[in-house]
Amino acid sequence: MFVLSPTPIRSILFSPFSHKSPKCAPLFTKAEYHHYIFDATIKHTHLNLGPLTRSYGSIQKSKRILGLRTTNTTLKARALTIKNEAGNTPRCVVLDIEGTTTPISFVTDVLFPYARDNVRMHLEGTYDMTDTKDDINLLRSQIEDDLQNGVVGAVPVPSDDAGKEEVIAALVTNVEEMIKADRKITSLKQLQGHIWRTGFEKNVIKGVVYDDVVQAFERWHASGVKVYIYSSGSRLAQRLIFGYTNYGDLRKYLCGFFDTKVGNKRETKSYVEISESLGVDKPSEVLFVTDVVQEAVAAKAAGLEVIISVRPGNAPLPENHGCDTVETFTEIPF
Ligand SMILES: CSCCC(=O)C(=O)COP(=O)(O)O
Repeated sequence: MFVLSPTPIRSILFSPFSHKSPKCAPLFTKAEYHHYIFDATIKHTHLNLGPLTRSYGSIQKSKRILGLRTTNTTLKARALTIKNEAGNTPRCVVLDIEGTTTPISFVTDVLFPYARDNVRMHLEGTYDMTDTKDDINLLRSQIEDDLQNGVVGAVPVPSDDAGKEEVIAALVTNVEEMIKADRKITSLKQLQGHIWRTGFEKNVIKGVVYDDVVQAFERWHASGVKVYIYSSGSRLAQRLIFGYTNYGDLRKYLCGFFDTKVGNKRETKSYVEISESLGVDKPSEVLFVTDVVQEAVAAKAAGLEVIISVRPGNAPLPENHGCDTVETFTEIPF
């Protein structure tokens, strides 16, 4: 069983430090800037999380980190008991995106507004294309369900006979409501992926990935740990966000992508399906990292190892969630 060596994090966090906004990070919110400083401080002081040890230890987590409240728990760096030929580490890591590899603010302040602002133009410009026809069919069937279930904001979409303009107007109204409600449904996510593709390919959008994630990708790549993504965003959107990042094309580090076609991220059977797809002997050979407690619980119930990602801007965690947490991937002990 492996643990992180206790490290004097508190003394580093509260050391005097000259705060100067990084000029090259225009998409960063204040919270992300604090996170940037936090990472930089750690690097600056050559923080060494220490070797993997076979003893047990704990990290006393600070209650306030640079003004951001975190859960005041003692993180028992719990064992990852998976064994493989390389040692007692997971063979596979599956990562959520929003709030885990990427700031939530990038999704809510950049991606979602881009989709909302461009949905009409996208539908008008691509109406007769196969991808868009598929998207519209999926949306139609979702909207029919929504209307039957009384979902607020759903409006009927007329048949094609009503003409392109009317169909698009109704679709736009529905899609705007879906985005506002942050619905994690395949029909919306598929369409969003197609809209974002233009933005990424034209260099209007760049995927934001935390630097500690890139370091972990390199580490895992070197040690033979396979990395996968499981996000509500479509597989196309996932490839775009990691293909066009602030660190270049990171897809070389990724072995595969799972989206909502595997199932809802809050359902245990989705994680059973994923671990079976990965070809591991036991689900516990897979580590899943997410910021969403319900996803962590579902994955745990499927037998996966789980860590909750605590990033600036993430929703607060409930007390007694019972999972290990990390603030950066540097803390993941392999
Ligand atoms: C693939 S990037 C877009 C992310 C997205 O659309 C989303 O809803 C975030 O979902 P996640 O499951 O990564 O939290």
